Amino acid sequence: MVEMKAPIKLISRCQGGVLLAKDRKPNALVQVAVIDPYKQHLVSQACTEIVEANKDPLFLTGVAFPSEYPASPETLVKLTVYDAKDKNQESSSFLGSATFSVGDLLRAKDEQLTLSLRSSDGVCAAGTVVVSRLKMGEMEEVDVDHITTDIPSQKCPLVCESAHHSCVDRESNPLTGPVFRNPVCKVYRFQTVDSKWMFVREQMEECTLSFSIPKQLLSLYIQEDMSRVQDLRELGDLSPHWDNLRKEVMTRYGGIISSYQETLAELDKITGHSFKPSCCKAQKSLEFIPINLHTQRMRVTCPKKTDAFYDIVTVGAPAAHFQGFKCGGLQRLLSRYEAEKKSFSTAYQCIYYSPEHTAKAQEVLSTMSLLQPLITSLADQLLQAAHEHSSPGLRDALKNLSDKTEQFVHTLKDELVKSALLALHAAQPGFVSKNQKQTPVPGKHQGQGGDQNQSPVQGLPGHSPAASVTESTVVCNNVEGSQTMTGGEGGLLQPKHQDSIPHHKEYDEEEWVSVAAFLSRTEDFKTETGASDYFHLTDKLFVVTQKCPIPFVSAGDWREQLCPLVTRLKECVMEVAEKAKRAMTFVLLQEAACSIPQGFLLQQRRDVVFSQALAALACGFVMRLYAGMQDKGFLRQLHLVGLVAQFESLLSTYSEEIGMLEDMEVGISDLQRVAFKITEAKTDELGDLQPLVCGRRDHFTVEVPLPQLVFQTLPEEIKEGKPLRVFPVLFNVGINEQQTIAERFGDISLQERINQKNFETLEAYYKSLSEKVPLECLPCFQTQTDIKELLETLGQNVVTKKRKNVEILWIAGTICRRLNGIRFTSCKSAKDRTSMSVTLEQCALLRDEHQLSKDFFVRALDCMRREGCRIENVQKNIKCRKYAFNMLQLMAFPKCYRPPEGTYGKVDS
Ligand SMILES: O=P(O)(O)O[C@H]1[C@H](O)[C@@H](O)[C@H](O)[C@H](O)[C@@H]1OP(=O)(O)O
Repeated sequence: MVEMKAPIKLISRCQGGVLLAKDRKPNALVQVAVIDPYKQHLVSQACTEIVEANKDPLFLTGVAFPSEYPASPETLVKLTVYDAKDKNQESSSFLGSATFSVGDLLRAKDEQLTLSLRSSDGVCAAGTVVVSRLKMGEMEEVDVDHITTDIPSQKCPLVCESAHHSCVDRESNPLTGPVFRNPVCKVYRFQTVDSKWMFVREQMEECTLSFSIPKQLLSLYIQEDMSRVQDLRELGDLSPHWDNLRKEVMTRYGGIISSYQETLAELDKITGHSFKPSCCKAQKSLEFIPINLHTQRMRVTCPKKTDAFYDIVTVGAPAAHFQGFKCGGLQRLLSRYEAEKKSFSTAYQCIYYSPEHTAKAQEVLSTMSLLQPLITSLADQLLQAAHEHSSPGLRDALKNLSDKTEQFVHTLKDELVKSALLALHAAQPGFVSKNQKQTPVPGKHQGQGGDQNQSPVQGLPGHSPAASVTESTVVCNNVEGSQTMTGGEGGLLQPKHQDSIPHHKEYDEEEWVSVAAFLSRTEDFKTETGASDYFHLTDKLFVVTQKCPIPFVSAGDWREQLCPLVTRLKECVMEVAEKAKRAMTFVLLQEAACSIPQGFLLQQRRDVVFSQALAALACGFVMRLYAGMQDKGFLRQLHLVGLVAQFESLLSTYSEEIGMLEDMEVGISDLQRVAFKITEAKTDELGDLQPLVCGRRDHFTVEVPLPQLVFQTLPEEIKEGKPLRVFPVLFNVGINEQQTIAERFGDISLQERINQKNFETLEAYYKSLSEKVPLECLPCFQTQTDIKELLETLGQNVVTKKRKNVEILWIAGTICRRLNGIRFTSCKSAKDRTSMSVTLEQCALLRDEHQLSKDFFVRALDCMRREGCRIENVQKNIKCRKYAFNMLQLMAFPKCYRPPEGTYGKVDS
């Protein structure tokens, strides 16, 4: 291998011009081919942009040699100069070529090689090419004159980046290793306003999280649904009506579980891929995988300035392409479903539970499953401390125990638990309401074993007679707009009717009494029966421990006295937890039962969309974290407040893309349920540095392991595993011809609503950030506009009626960068419109932050679009180097989103 001591670049320039055509100046372009010296075959090929009608062309686009190229001193590089007939490179005529080896260059005096261009017969000189080595990041102050003075007519530098460059970069920063793959690098040189040169390097990479996050999520979904099924089984005997519904719900869960297992098995078969190309977006087995997820970093080296870099994640809009968009996307489907659920709940004799209530039920379930074993183990610790006759041990264990039991009681006291207990009681076999007992309905059976074919519910066939009994039973609940409980005589709770659920109008005192008996245990600390013992016990234990060690003479006595109390405590906690768990499971059963099949389909859609969104978020978070590891201010912001994750979307609010945007809106908003945690990796092996997901649908945590040495440098709060929050925000502005139709004849309210709502979130984030973190923690930018001012302008823009107001996207992007946030850009497949946007953003950054000359702005933009990483992205996706736009579409685009001629057109599929 070539021994290259530092990151290097090769610069070549044509000398003597490339003027073969007598009557016209050539449209020159240089193709660079890397040739394997042994097998004599082409390893890779890249191109500069075309410089039109110029005898002394100045090329801005460089050629990077990605790290996987085997560079050795014998590696050959062939430069071929063409004259392009038009902007379409396919019709180019050969002008001349030159070949050199990497070794030649390494040995070259002044780190430069001068080569003659030869014509096709290999003889005639057709000009000269100069190849130079150049280090990126250690640039001398060189001005344009200096570069061109010695040979005025030779202004066609070709910047190449050695294969080693990306390797060295990678090696000097091992953190980019574990999740980013297959880098594509491009380099350019552009002029600054003061006629200096800046070097720009783009690096685009795939991310292994594209697959690993969805696979982990699928396993967690399966696990969660399996435990739901188990909980349903453990509900015990139910009346035939509820039993049938339970069976149906369990069957649905079974369907989801086996479908997810199949998908997981399919994904397990895939190896070596780190991204899903756009053409696979609707493939069933890949529906959980984000579309075309890539990271892109633009690194800028300017004279006398330290390097700067700008990161972005590009991904197709998280959306359920396999399920399609005929009926819209999640946001619309979910709100329609909530409305329908209310009427279904009446038909199925369920209580209507709002999404907040089902979320609450899930929260109670997870709190119970956490606290119950915790209390048990604290109780054991208490016994152990007693056994060891340790007063401090006793006090500590008891303090923890009383804290946890307090939390436990607090959770149990939720109105939802009370109402659900009543409902569950009423759904048990043999339950007869007071009213039914008083006025038996002729022909209707009670309890189990009734006539299974006779439906008691009007218009609802197949429901058991037992259901008719529950119909007249009041299920006390505290769901908004339904019924609530108030305190009554004798310590029992009394219901207060609000009459908004017509089928739960009556109140059956007897049933309530039996359930309330249970509830009263949690209510009344002084009663000496049942679960109240539990509280009494903790009281007692507390008193005992406060007095310790006075009442105890020996260690044996301590343990002996505590043992029965502790045993009863554990039993009570277990009993109460079991009941609460069953009650919450019954809430979820009702919710699931009255939403068959829609609720299940929607859950699957939401799982798919969330999986794509989470993979993108995790990729962006890891990239941002790696980049900010040495930035104390950033780390402080990270643990004190969290990070903004700003998604820019270019979808139109017309036709199918409405559905995509509706999916995306929910997917991005669901990311609020995610937290990150930094952990210390066991070893620095790649496998130990892979992020891990844990949790369940209501809350997921992504653990990001860092190498031990790096981990040690982090602030204590982060090392202690403090959950790190993200604040997802989405801004959408459609730019294509479909958006023109939407604006003229359709409806853009979806976009307006999203932008307004997310603006508020962004504003709230900034407010809390400025309250908690000194704003000096934020990065410095040349553009001094105050963030507050930027927010104001954004606020005005989101309410202003202006067509294709892309300024919303620009300002939101700027604010995100100023806030140290994570930038994402999306369209349907993150290939065409996204490429236009990313390149535009990069050039705007060069202009605003690095004094890119005005005259070079469009050229820089065209270079990036023509030969940069984004055209490689298109190539990777569809095996064709053309953006999928036609003329009509382009006419509809805002001007700065139009790619250069020759780079777009019909794509053969
Ligand atoms: O990357 P996109 O901009 O979503 O690609 C679009 C393109 O904008 C549009 O002109 C073209 O007709 C296709 O719909 C592209 O989407 P694909 O998902 O088919 O790549």
